[in-house]
Amino acid sequence: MTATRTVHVEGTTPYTVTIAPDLIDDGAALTAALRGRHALLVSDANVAPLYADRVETAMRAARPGLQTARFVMPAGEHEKTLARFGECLDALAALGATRDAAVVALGGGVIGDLAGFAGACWMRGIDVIQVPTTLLAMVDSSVGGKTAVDLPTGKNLVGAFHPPRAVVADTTTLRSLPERELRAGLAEVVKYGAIFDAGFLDWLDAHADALLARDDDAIAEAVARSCRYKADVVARDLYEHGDRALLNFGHTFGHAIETEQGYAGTSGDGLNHGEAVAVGMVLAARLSADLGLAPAADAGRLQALLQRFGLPVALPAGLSPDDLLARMRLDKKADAKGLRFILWDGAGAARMIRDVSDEAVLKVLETPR
Ligand SMILES: NC(=O)c1ccc[n+]([C@@H]2O[C@H](COP(=O)([O-])OP(=O)(O)OC[C@H]3O[C@@H](n4cnc5c(N)ncnc54)[C@H](O)[C@@H]3O)[C@@H](O)[C@H]2O)c1
Ligand SMILES: O=C(O)C(=O)C[C@@H](O)[C@H](O)[C@H](O)COP(=O)(O)O
Ligand SMILES: [Zn+2]
Repeated sequence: MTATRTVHVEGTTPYTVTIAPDLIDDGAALTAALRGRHALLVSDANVAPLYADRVETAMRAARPGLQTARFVMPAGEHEKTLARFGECLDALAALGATRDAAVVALGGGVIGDLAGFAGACWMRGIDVIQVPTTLLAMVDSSVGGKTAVDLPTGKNLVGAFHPPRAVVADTTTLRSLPERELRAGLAEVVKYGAIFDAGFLDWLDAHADALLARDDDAIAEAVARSCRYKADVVARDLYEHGDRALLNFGHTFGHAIETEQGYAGTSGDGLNHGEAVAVGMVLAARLSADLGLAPAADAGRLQALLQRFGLPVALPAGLSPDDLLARMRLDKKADAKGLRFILWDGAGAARMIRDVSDEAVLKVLETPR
């Protein structure tokens, strides 16, 4: 039996991430942070048929009298839109959700981001409980309070910082996760090693086979370690005025790829978020080497680990470097002075760099590897 792991996220609104098997049947865990009479369960068309009944049954048993409703939307990044966000708000209105109501986000990062944003906006902010069902959502998107939807012009351009009241990560749900999505989550896990801790990259290398085989303990340990890295940084910098931006390693390139591909990710021919971040991290590591900041060998090592996890490491064919560069100008790290990138000094040590020339960025995008 895998032990329960908990991670406490400090800050002005502290909360706990609970990581264990079978939590979606655990009414006490799911409702511990509930304050009112209303809960809107938000999920997608893949996840709801698998788990929504169980979550709702457990919550109602733990809280007799709880009024629940569901908002189930089509799956996929291209659905993380203002239109679906509006529908989610309509579902809160139909439920009659009062200011002490909660939104329960049951799904991957798309659901967590959209439901979290609805929770941030309904009556200027109600409670959000994250119940992540992808590896990526367990290790990253359910923690830290970034919520958002995409615009056709850019990823996550409309959103809010709104920390959840609780994160309930049932590792058993990962058994139904498609292989490709498991690998996508591993990209964000690798990111923590890349930016904070080279020793964690060694641990991932040593446990790669176990992680790919979904060994319960290896997965739970990777989730808990990842959440600890993230909790540490968001506790001291919720609003991304400083170090939190390091979590964006690989994302300036990655978001540009996702946007250029029209968020085709999981449901189409494009890269999903984790895959785009994998490519983006390799490009960021190469840019760092080209600028003389980091050893080229570290970029090679990062690439090898990502490849071991079956992740892409090269730009997909057909994307124009100039178009990608144009997308980056709407990246949230860009400011009036221009583009800024999260680069690294080598494995385990990232930092923000400004004044990177267009030529250097285009060279990395144009060099075939
Ligand atoms: N807020 C943050 O801090 C943060 C961090 C990282 C990523 N993100 C966002 O998260 C999103 C990516 O999240 P994701 O990778 O979880 O994608 P996702 O939410 O699209 O889920 C991936 C796919 O897996 C399916 N799925 C989910 N759980 C399942 C399960 N247990 N069994 C079977 N199928 C399941 C979904 O229906 C979907 O088709 C992106 O929009 C990204 O921008 C946000
Ligand atoms: O939590 C953060 O901070 C992150 O940057 C985590 C990223 O993995 C995540 O993809 C995030 O949504 C990106 O944020 P954005 O501000 O660049 O849209
Ligand atoms: Zn990310």
